[in-house]
Amino acid sequence: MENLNEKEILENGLDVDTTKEGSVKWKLGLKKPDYISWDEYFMYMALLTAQRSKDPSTQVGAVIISREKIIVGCGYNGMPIGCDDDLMPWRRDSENTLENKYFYVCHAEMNAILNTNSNVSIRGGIMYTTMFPCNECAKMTEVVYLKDKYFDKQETQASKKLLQIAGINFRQFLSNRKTLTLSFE
Ligand SMILES: Nc1ccn([C@H]2C[C@H](O)[C@@H](COP(=O)(O)O)O2)c(=O)n1
Ligand SMILES: [Zn+2]
Repeated sequence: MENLNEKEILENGLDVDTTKEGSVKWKLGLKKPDYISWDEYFMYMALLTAQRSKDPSTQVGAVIISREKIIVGCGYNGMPIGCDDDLMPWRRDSENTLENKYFYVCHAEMNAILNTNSNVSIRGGIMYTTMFPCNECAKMTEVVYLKDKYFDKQETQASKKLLQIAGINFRQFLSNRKTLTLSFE
């Protein structure tokens, strides 16, 4: 490798060092090669948004983009506006269902839809979500999901049926990149 010149390195696909400093491509004035894809960008945004959730067991994030790839709404699973997070139940297994979160919590995907500006149409857009959306939340947009944790639940099955009948695509997010490190330092 040391004896190869820059042209040979590029021709042989050997430009393995993708840092700005080390990359032959960078030195030759070509674009930075290791940028994240649109899918990765929006799914990372969904994962970041999920970090705002107060749910102790499951944090979900969703990002809706327009046809032009403009983010038009973001949301995470949480209690409705006006309900103090500290006063609401976060349990999942009480025998008294009123003491569980499920009747109260608003899904990430629904929050993302509610957070869109009313002038903006999400029709024809894409919803990136860290979990497959339920039947209440799968509306009008293509779905790209990270996990299908509740694939066996009727809500998920109904959701897939709805999307299929409406001819709306859904697909699982795939990437070779496993992590992205961000730092304030
Ligand atoms: N597609 C989904 C599915 C679930 N959620 C929310 C609702 C709850 O806060 C939580 C699920 O709780 P678990 O039963 O896993 O303890 O996730 C959502 O926002 N979107
Ligand atoms: Zn939902």
